[in-house]
Amino acid sequence: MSETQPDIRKGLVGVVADVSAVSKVMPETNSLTYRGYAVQDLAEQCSFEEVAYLLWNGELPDAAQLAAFRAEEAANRGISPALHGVIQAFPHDAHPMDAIRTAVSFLGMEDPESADTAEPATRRKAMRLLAKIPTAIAAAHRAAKGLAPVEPDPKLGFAENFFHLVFGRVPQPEVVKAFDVSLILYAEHGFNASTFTARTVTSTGADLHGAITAGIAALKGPLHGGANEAVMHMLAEIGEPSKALDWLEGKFDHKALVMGFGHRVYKNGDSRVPTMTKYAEKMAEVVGDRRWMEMSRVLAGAMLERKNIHPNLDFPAGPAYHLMGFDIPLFTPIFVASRITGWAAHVIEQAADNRLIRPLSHYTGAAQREVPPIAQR
Ligand SMILES: CC(=O)SCCNC(=O)CCNC(=O)[C@H](O)C(C)(C)COP(=O)(O)OP(=O)(O)OC[C@H]1O[C@@H](n2cnc3c(N)ncnc32)[C@H](O)[C@@H]1OP(=O)(O)O
Ligand SMILES: O=C([O-])CC(=O)C(=O)O
Repeated sequence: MSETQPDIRKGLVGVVADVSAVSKVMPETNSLTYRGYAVQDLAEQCSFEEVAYLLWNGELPDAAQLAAFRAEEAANRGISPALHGVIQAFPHDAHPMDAIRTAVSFLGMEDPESADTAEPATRRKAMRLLAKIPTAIAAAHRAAKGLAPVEPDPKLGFAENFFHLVFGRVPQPEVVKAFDVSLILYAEHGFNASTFTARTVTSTGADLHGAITAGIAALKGPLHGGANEAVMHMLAEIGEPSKALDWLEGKFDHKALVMGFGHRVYKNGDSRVPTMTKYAEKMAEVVGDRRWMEMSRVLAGAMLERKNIHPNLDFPAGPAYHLMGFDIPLFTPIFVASRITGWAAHVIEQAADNRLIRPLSHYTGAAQREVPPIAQR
């Protein structure tokens, strides 16, 4: 007798897996709040450090709390000679996402509180990861280019220091602001695949570095964070705005995915896209290169008209990072440098009210049978 198929939600579409007080994604209004504050207000009025504090503590910091948070982050940026040595040994063609995944795993082995899963230790480890991830990303990037690492500068803010680490210089304030806005917009987004991965690892009682290493692995995929790199490869392949429509027709003919479009939760527009697009446009003005944003405008218009599919955050973030001067393989690692804040907030929340995450599967394989002797197989 055949079993009746249970109600399977492939991809867990529409499944509410737990409660969370970190952020609220509201597809009915295309909006998003972190701890109750609209993400576009945070992006315009706050720094990334204030938002990191908010995500981890539930409230925005006052001036003294912010100064203490900034000082602690700045003081923890250095990475050990041992990690520098490991980074030097990475294959030079390794993807920077693999490099930062491995570096975070190594940081876990070095961390003095590595195995301590109590909340105070997890908070201290999260701060150390926030501070060290940019240093490791930039060191790996520079090593792959045959360049010596740049020492972090504790006098610089988080966003400024990131440019300093990658390029050895800090650009003009408009560029730093656009980058800071992108970090705020990327910081947190509910039970997305990488955050859910981090929560699943946490639910087994494993430590923060394990959860974040797994989160980075999940973020790399082109259906998730890896899309910001794929967007820029796509724009580079198209080459110029006049070729965008023909290129898109070719994709429609093959029913191919167009990167940077669509979203599991938002079906009428991603809450973060208007703000990121505004700052990507500013970057185009600063650099004096309108080509990428013009191409983006053509693609977005045609995708909406022909497929009724809206862009997601990765769509404007890709060209914005290119215009800021970053090489394409750094785009998803930048997402890591930001999302460590959301991931850690969720790890703390999961651990505080934990139950092992363990769904069921409906078996569709061979019926039960005897093991034949090896000569009869
Ligand atoms: C920060 C982030 O992680 S944002 C997401 C970044 N990812 C991307 O940009 C990759 C491209 N987009 C996609 O692959 C998808 O839209 C996802 C993975 C983000 C969401 O997937 P799902 O929620 O499973 O969307 P779903 O597959 O149900 O899409 C509905 C329909 O729209 C189509 N569609 C969705 N996105 C796209 C796209 N980018 N290009 C072309 N068609 C698309 C699907 O093929 C499907 O068509 P069908 O009904 O004819 O089968
Ligand atoms: O929510 C999602 O599924 C993906 C996303 O936009 C994010 O993680 O920022």
